[in-house]
Amino acid sequence: METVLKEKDAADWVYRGEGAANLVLAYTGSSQPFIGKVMRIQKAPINGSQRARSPTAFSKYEYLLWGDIGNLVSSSDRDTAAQTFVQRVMSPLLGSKHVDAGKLILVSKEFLELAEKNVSSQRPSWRVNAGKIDTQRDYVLILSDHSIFPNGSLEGEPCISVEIKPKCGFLPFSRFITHCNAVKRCMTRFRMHQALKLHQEEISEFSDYDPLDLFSGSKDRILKAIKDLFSTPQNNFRVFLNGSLIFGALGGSAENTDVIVGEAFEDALKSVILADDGLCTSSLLQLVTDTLYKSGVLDRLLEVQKLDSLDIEGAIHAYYDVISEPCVVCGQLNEDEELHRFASLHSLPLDQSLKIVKNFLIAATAKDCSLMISFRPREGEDWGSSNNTICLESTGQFFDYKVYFIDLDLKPMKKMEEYYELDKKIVSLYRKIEKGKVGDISNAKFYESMVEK
Ligand SMILES: O=P(O)(O)O[C@@H]1[C@@H](OP(=O)(O)O)[C@H](OP(=O)(O)O)[C@H](O)[C@H](OP(=O)(O)O)[C@H]1OP(=O)(O)O
Ligand SMILES: Nc1ncnc2c1ncn2[C@@H]1O[C@H](COP(=O)(O)OP(=O)(O)OP(=O)(O)O)[C@@H](O)[C@H]1O
Ligand SMILES: [Zn+2]
Repeated sequence: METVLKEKDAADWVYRGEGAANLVLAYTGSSQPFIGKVMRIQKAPINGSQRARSPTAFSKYEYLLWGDIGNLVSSSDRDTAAQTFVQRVMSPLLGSKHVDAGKLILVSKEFLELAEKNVSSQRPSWRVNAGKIDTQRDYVLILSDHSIFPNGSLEGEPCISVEIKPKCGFLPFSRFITHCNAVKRCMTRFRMHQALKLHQEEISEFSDYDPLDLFSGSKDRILKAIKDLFSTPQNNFRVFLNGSLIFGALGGSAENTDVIVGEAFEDALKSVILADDGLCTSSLLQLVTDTLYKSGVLDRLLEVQKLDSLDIEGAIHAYYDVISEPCVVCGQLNEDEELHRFASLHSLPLDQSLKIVKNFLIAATAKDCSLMISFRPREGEDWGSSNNTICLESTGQFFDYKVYFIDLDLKPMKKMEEYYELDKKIVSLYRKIEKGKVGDISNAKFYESMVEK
């Protein structure tokens, strides 16, 4: 008989974290199938919050788009479709070794209501105001808890787990980027978006992190990126020890790392990293770098991100053809030269327009997912030849490691219009800053870092 989680089960699930779309709870009970698992629950936006509710069914155009992928569109609900998308699309692209599509299980409304109540005090208040657990859903997703090792960690075997949200790791190369947006070819979306986030007071300081370092393929630059993520973690970097957060912010954005936070983190690492006093943090950052380099996951992720080869400035035209509506973007153009450029996109056969939109959406998922890199120290034997073992050279310590992608959600096709608008907003603010026309962004660090890059 199919398991259904009921009200009485809610007490076993504790808050682990959340993003814009989902709330994640970790299991603390003793029921065998759930040990070592987390539960990912869809949220519903609260009235007045900007975020649109993720649709529960596919639009007819999404049927067109994903129709050729197994039972993706025949799935009766979006939860099943989302899981199928991870299994059939993202996992083959990123490597099944690094992806857990999870298992859907039934839950009662009472379970969801009580779970919501139990965790509400631990959620960041702005997330509470923006959304709550969607208690209308019948299913939740059960996933392996990537912040611990399977079968639980044995006594004395801690697990340290680092979560990174890398964002887009390349500069767009599309010929459809308009002349006035040429800055996109030399400045990353992440760094330009920082300016908008600061302007909108979503962050209080600019990040030091540059995704181009992380995705550079050079060990030195990957290490630089990891160090920058450590100094300015925002929502891009977190660390867990045995499933408990020891660095960064749960469910939101963390402030820059100060001495007190740095010292507390160094102390917390002492139980796992056997480095000299004061060197545990730098050893961990090196270990993360070496593991990312060795695993090759960043190269694979970058390839998938690059499926967005036309940029939103090209893909948006294909989108309007797919939905059989007049192109709003071309409708606003008055220069013949530009209209002519996009005419080539509008004359493509439908299957090619579909392919463009599909690849764009797959890339969007790859630009928004996160990585969890987990380590468990190995005592005794030299396991250096094993595929999933890595040696921290500075200490001679060996670790088992695993690397998983999380949050590989299918993006709704309707979001194409939002992507186009947000892109315009990000670039136009950045251009104004360049011209010195935005007075409230006076963060000297920003100008310095922009000039340096
Ligand atoms: O547009 P972006 O780059 O800001 O990405 C959004 C993320 O913002 P970020 O800049 O990473 O803080 C955003 O993350 P936060 O809510 O800011 O933590 C979501 O991941 C959002 O995806 P979805 O709406 O949940 O499907 C993300 O939306 P998508 O663009 O991936 O659809
Ligand atoms: N399988 C997992 N194991 C351990 N922790 C997890 C797992 N999945 C998610 N988490 C934790 O829960 C948090 C929220 O999960 P997730 O990123 O899937 O939410 P989301 O709402 O889809 O995010 P976004 O805002 O990017 O759309 C993550 O940042 C991570 O800390
Ligand atoms: Zn057009």
